[in-house]
Amino acid sequence: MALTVAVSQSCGMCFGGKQLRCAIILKAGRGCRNVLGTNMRFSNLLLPKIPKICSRSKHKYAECMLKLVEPYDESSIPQPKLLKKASVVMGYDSLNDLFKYGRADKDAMDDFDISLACKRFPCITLGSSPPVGLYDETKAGGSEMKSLLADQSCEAVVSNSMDAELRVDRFGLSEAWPSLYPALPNESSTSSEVGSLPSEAPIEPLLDKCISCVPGLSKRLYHQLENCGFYTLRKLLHHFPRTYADLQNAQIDLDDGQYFIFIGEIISSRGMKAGCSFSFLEVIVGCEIADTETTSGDEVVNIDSGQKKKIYLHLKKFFRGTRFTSIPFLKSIEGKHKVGEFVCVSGKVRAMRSNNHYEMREYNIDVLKDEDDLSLRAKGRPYPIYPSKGGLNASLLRDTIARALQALPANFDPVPKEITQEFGLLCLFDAYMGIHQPKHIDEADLARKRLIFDEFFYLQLGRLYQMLEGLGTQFEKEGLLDKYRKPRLNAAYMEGWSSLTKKLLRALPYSLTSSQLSAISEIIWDLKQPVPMNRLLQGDVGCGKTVVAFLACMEVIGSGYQAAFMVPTELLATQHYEHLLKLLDNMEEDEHKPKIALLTGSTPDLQTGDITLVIGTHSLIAEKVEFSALRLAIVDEQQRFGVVQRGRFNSMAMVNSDGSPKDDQHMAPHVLAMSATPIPRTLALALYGDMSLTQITDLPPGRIPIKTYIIEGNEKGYENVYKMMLDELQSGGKVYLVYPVIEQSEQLPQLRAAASDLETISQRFQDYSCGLLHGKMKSDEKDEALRRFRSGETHILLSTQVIEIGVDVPDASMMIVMNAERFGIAQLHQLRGRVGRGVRKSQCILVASSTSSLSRLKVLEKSSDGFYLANMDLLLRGPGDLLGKKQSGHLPEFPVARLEIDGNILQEAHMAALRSWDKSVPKFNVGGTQSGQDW
Ligand SMILES: Nc1ncnc2c1ncn2[C@@H]1O[C@H](COP(=O)(O)OP(=O)(O)OP(=O)(O)O)[C@@H](O)[C@H]1O
Repeated sequence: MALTVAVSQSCGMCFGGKQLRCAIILKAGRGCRNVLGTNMRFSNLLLPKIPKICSRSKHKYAECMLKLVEPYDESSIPQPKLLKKASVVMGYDSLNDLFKYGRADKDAMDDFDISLACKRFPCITLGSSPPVGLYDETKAGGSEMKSLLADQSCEAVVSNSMDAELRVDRFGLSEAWPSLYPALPNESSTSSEVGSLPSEAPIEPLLDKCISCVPGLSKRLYHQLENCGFYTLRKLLHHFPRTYADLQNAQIDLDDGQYFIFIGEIISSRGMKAGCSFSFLEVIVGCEIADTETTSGDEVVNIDSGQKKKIYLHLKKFFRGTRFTSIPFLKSIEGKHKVGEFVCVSGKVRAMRSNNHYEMREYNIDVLKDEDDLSLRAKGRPYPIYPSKGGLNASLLRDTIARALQALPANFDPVPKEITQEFGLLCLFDAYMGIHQPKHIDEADLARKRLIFDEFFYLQLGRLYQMLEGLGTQFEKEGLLDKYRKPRLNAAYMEGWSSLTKKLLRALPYSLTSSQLSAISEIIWDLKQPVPMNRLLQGDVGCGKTVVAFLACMEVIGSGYQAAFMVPTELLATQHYEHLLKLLDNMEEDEHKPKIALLTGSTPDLQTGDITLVIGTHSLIAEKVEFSALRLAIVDEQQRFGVVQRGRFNSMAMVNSDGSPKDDQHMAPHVLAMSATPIPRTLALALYGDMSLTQITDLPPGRIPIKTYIIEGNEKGYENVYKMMLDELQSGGKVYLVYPVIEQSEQLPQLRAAASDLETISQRFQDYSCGLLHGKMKSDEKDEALRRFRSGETHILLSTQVIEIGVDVPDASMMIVMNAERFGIAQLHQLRGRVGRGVRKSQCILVASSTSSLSRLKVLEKSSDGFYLANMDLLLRGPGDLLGKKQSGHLPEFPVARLEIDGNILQEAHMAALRSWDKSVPKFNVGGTQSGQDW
């Protein structure tokens, strides 16, 4: 019944959301079947309707689709075009993506997660509002979106998330660079007629037009392209060449399948009908090349002086479809190539039967204007090699892209000219031409730079929007923008610190290093501002970040506020809690000593304001935790939490428990994120482009460098390791043994396992007691195992990588990592940082399973600089491996850019994005690694 309604209405004029939903239910239940028993495919009826409905109702129905298909598990879900298209309408690459990220979105993210949006497409998105503008594919045909943008210009961009008075116009954006907010095309220009690309610039949304706007596209090819995911012009133009063939000048032997470049004259051009629905174009080009038969092989061929021979190139292009057999069509294609014109042809040759005749089916052809042009072209131009996609072969894609390029207007660049000029960027038109049809390899490089710049620029711009949106009041927003306008190194020196902070400082059993001092001065300066701080505190492992964070907490507590300290594991929460208790014990007697709490299973009452500092894991951001006056949130090991959780603190402070917004006086808390994994600057910028950076660059004095050994894990190797271990234990040291897994498994018998090794090690070192620590243990068991190791009750701790982050046992002096090749370089550096934290000389032994893995580990033997090692890891293994699976999930995907090599473009894009807030923003120095810079 529902089906009948859906189908009959879909054929009529009114096809509403309700019907669509019925249809989807049916579709999801039945799969892609011929439901009417006719040849008409149900999904074909629906396909054109979905984008319209979805764009009209801002994805509401697309979201419904997600709900409707939820009951089906991934394997049983039918994969009809309909659902595929729906997922694309929602901004996912495929149905699988929709399930993977769509569900994650729903489950984990009440707040907007920029990384997911960026994964779909670079865009500017504000909070939970639909993505706006620059790279939103869903705009194709979306008339409502059009009017939203066109009528309200950039105001609409921020209206739903920012105070009315602080609309974008106040940022001077629209005034400064109107092209960032281009007019959208007229209604008529959204029609999907073949070849309806308007020549006058309807600017940016042009790229988000349906693929059907590419001139001369047959219906069949249109559907093929759509099925392969090329829904919009942008998708097509972003199908970049895999590489460029090095075209050889055709003055030598022509081998089949080689890429060559020729200069010649068009001899004939014929459009021919070859069947009732099949035609082809054949252009014959005559060229002169050196005759190798008359020159000896060793001779350098000089075309001007040597013997020449004439060859004939048959350039062929095929067309399928009755409309391509019409005489007007054939005449029009053959008329594009004029007999007598000098051309430069490049592509792959195949010898034909007759001598000196060669066929080319994959080619580029350019008309040469004069002699200069002729000699220039003859030097060879890069020939783009495309990857095929979903059954569409490379040459078909090349042709379609070439057609789309021909129809592009030259002036559709949304990035302001000031920016392109300042950063030496090509305009967008030249960039697309340059990447697809470069005249020279340098041009392709420049084009790539521009396209990479765009990826980064929109990401950074999005992050800035997001940051402003995260702020509660207009005052904060103004303050933040002001900070960007007048960047300077700011620090609050000790005289300005609260008395509580100074007391804790005096209670420390050591003096702060100069780096620690400048870090805390900078942080305290920021804490005094009426604008929420958003700062990343970075430093190598063991450099003393925790104490800097404690001092920052004291500063807000001293002013009558609360602080929260969020860490990734309970183990670390307990450790920090005990550490701080000890420091507070050392503090001068004071009736105002801060009351601190450890948030474990039960929630302490934070509403009374009695407890001023709470330390806990992510349970701190649970709904039920309510603070009375939260002013500072410390997020330790922040990349393990990600943007969403970091953002939770902001939203917590801005709404009351009943969900109503707090008044303007209520400032969002300052956020100080700490990272112990030294992240290369580029990566940090991509991940946390919205944060200021403070780096601790030195280690506490008296640290003795850790001696690192790389040993092969054969019988002899292990004997050596055990001997070194015994020596260490006998001299009073404590040893960590780190394993890649908890239990031995049949699948990976070569891996040593912590629990399985406990007995062996206990037997071997009978005079010393052993402990076990791994992630599957209960948290009180873990605490106990660590406590016993710290107190010296156990001398050897067999552990998995749970100890990698933050565990601080200053007198632990030896670390042995089994199957060390299973860990990344940065991870091993972190692990190694668990020793050498006190005054005792420490050693780290990395046991590799095979000779082949030794060389990769050698870098750790040579360097103990975390930033250097992280850079190496980034170069060798890419950002995903450096950050680990979970963390790299927060990293946006860049189709052309590679973070490990394109760092400078990212920094430029960041500067450009900052500059775009205010034309008068002075130059930012984002290149240095000095601490305290807003980047
Ligand atoms: N200025 C200092 N002088 C001497 N010891 C210090 C100093 N600052 C910190 N420490 C000590 O150094 C050790 C490591 O400090 P902390 O745990 O704060 O480092 P971290 O940077 O947080 O390390 P990780 O990256 O491993 O989490 C601790 O035992 C701490 O007490």
